[in-house]
Amino acid sequence: MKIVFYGAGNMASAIFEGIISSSLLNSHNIYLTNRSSEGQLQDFQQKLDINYSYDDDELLTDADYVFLATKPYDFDALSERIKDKIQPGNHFVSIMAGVPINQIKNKLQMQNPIARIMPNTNAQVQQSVTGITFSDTFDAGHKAELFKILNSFGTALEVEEEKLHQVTAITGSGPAFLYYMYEQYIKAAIHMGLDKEHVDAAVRNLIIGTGHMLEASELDIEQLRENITSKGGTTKAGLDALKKYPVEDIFTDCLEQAIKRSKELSE
Ligand SMILES: NC(=O)C1=CN([C@@H]2O[C@H](COP(=O)(O)OP(=O)(O)OC[C@H]3O[C@@H](n4cnc5c(N)ncnc54)[C@H](OP(=O)(O)O)[C@@H]3O)[C@@H](O)[C@H]2O)C=CC1
Ligand SMILES: O=C(O)[C@@H]1CCC=N1
Repeated sequence: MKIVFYGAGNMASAIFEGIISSSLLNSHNIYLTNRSSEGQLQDFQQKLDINYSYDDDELLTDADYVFLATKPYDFDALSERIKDKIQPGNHFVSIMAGVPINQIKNKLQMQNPIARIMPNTNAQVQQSVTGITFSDTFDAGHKAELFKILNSFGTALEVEEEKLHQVTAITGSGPAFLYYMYEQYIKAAIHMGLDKEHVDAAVRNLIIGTGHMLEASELDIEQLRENITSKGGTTKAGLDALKKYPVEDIFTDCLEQAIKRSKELSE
């Protein structure tokens, strides 16, 4: 199998590093290209023993899956670059937020199968939660094969194309929203008199341990929280302070704004 990545930035590299770590494919099956940052491609070649090229004929010939991994606003330039070189066997996999299948088809001027996926950067540690939707030209055999690839860097769920806006906000951008919360928690913790290195290390381990608990426990999140909350204790005092703020409203606004932006990108 041959997989090509047009774009080797933050999200694409999380995906190909995740695929390689999973041992699903040999790194020689994967080809990278980008606009002009050759130094980055050389670094990946050295680190991962992966191929790279700027020759689109070489890249697209015999390519089974072609990942479109540029920013949405760079897709016009990418389309111009490859539209005359597309091969009948190329199956396209777009990771671009907001760009609809129809637009991809029109810009590339082709009828090849297209899947849109919405992964997240946890792909790098094989923990992406990925939403996927297919054009009706994508056959069952290739769908199953692509699911295998997606499952090598996390879990994948098929959704209607229109629902990808919600997936983009909730799990695509989701890691950034959680990181931002952790940043605020660390800032607040530093004000409590411990030194920064200690707080950084302790909170990192707190987050990792809490994630492992979510993975290992059969209890729901609410019950896990209640198990920590003693009557008249410290946790209750802290939670009572937290509940004075409209935390759910804050996240509702955050997700609504991200969904709105995803919809704007699709217009
Ligand atoms: N970051 C994330 O967490 C997520 C991102 N996405 C989507 O992934 C896409 C990429 O985002 P991200 O990885 O963060 O972006 P980056 O800026 O990190 O990477 C963009 C890549 O696109 C390349 N590129 C730009 N123009 C071209 C071109 N004409 N031909 C080939 N390659 C080109 C750039 O090359 P060069 O360096 O040479 O300019 C770079 O390698 C976006 O569309 C985003 O919506 C989806 C889910 C999560
Ligand atoms: O910020 C963005 O637009 C992309 C899509 C999801 C995560 N990053």
